[in-house]
Amino acid sequence: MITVENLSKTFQGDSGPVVALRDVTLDVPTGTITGVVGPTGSGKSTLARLLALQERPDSGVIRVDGYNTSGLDPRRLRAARRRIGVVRHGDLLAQRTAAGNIALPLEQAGVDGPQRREKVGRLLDLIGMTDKAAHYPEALSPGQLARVEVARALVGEPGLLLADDPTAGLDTDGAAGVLTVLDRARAELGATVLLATPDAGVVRRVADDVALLTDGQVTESGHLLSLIQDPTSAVAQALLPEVDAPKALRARHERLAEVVLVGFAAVGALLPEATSRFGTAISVVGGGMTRIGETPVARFLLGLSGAQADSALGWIAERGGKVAAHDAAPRQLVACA
Ligand SMILES: Nc1ncnc2c1ncn2[C@@H]1O[C@H](COP(=O)(O)OP(=O)(O)OP(=O)(O)O)[C@@H](O)[C@H]1O
Repeated sequence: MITVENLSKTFQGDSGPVVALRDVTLDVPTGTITGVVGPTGSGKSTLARLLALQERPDSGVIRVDGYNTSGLDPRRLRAARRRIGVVRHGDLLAQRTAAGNIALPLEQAGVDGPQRREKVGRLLDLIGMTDKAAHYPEALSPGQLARVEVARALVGEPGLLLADDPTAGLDTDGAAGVLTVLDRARAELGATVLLATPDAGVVRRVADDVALLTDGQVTESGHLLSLIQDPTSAVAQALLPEVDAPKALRARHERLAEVVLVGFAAVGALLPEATSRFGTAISVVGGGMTRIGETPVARFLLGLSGAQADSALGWIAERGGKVAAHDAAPRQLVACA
């Protein structure tokens, strides 16, 4: 487990101090992918650099498996850095093949030839590029280059892999390929991954845990599937489909409610069953469906009419649907199973 406690960092900008991180506290559980998501300038790269132990915070502590990294002497600091793999962009050596680039950190560490071949072979397999081992960077697509960069960061078997915006500049297929590699690194190598990205879709696709970063502050963090189940959570607002609907459409219904449904059974069956059970007309006025990893998740704005509307909502909530009232008045959670 990596824990970040009350981390702060300020830079001297051209027009005065710039606070990049303020009092950031965060857990990165072992063997998970933790997605740090936030807009440009929110502090993601600064957090990644501090976690890589490349820079020191102004205050706060980073602990790796309980170990406080701030008090390390230079020798221990170097050793701790070696346990961290950083995915670096755009600096593969043009004169080395894909395999040669992945092998470089091992050569620098004095690992012998047979061991190098074995480790590099395993990583080429992990990134799905065994057939491209002898290709030079100029012959690889941007997505393939990005996968080689991840493999190079993994070759020293780091306890923590840091990937700062690993899908930047990639097309859909290229991005999907890199995310698959990160997911396999977690699942097959047991790597702990911290993934910083401005893209909510990236987090939805691979993250187990999430931290929302805004203006250098973590506004919410924790297990992704748990957080999105509260329709009022900042994570649900940021990662699930918007529930906006035209006023005229809203006005057609006696009652409006926001609901989050998680899993195949809930998404597919709860609303039709509630409709028939309670004789309540339930229509989807806004929102939509998405996936968190492989799990389908719906966030709908429901319009309900009929005397039994409240009973129908209560019934949906009893079956695990997360329901929040949604009207002109401040939002109030009516039921949360
Ligand atoms: N070395 C530096 N010197 C001065 N200011 C810096 C430095 N590094 C970061 N900053 C500032 O700190 C703030 C956070 O930057 P950071 O790069 O961490 O954000 P980010 O979320 O990674 O953004 P992006 O998605 O654009 O990479 C920004 O205002 C940035 O300009």
